[in-house]
Amino acid sequence: MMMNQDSLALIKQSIKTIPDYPTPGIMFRDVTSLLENADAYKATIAILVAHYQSKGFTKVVGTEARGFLFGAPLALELGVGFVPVRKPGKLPRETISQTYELEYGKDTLEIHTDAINANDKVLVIDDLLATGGTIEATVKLIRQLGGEVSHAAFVISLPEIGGEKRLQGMGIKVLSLCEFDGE
Ligand SMILES: O=P(O)(O)OC[C@H]1O[C@H](OP(=O)(O)OP(=O)(O)O)[C@H](O)[C@@H]1O
Ligand SMILES: Nc1ncnc2[nH]cnc12
Repeated sequence: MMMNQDSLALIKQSIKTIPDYPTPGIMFRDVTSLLENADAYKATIAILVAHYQSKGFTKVVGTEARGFLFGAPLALELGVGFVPVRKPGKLPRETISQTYELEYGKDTLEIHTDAINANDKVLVIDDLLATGGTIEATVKLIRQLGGEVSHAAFVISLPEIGGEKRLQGMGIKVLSLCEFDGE
């Protein structure tokens, strides 16, 4: 088993940066290059499992689309159910919605109303934390259904954008496996 520091270095190194994608000035941190590297992907899930196992979580919630890639294997390893939060019109049963601000304009996320209940202790996961808008909306959906949520995990955090402070302000403890600044 690799040491944690080696794993964290492997994870960070496996993430490619694409300048000026999708728009000029954005440094895009591409998690697909991590997924292509079996050792890095395995190390990512192993670190998350070690951190969150035996903490009493009853569900893992992941946000469309890239949150599914980490949330589903983590839920399997923790032995709990996985609940997807999706973009509008994708979930077939009764849902509730939450609209949130993007850098330009608004977007909406939905969750099945029967997927979370008042006995659930929920771990939220996504690939990347930028403004925190996606996860703020996700946390509101879970809390609206009576679920307890106080932890969110990310593979990548962009601390300059301020999402961590925003989530901390909602009572969420944040774990991120690697950080990137503007370079
Ligand atoms: O912290 P925030 O400012 O909310 O940004 C982070 C979110 O943005 C990206 O998803 P995107 O909305 O591009 O959707 P996708 O995963 O379906 O590509 C990323 O995967 C996070 O979910
Ligand atoms: N810089 C970035 N790289 C990848 N995904 C993002 N989502 C928001 N900002 C991003």
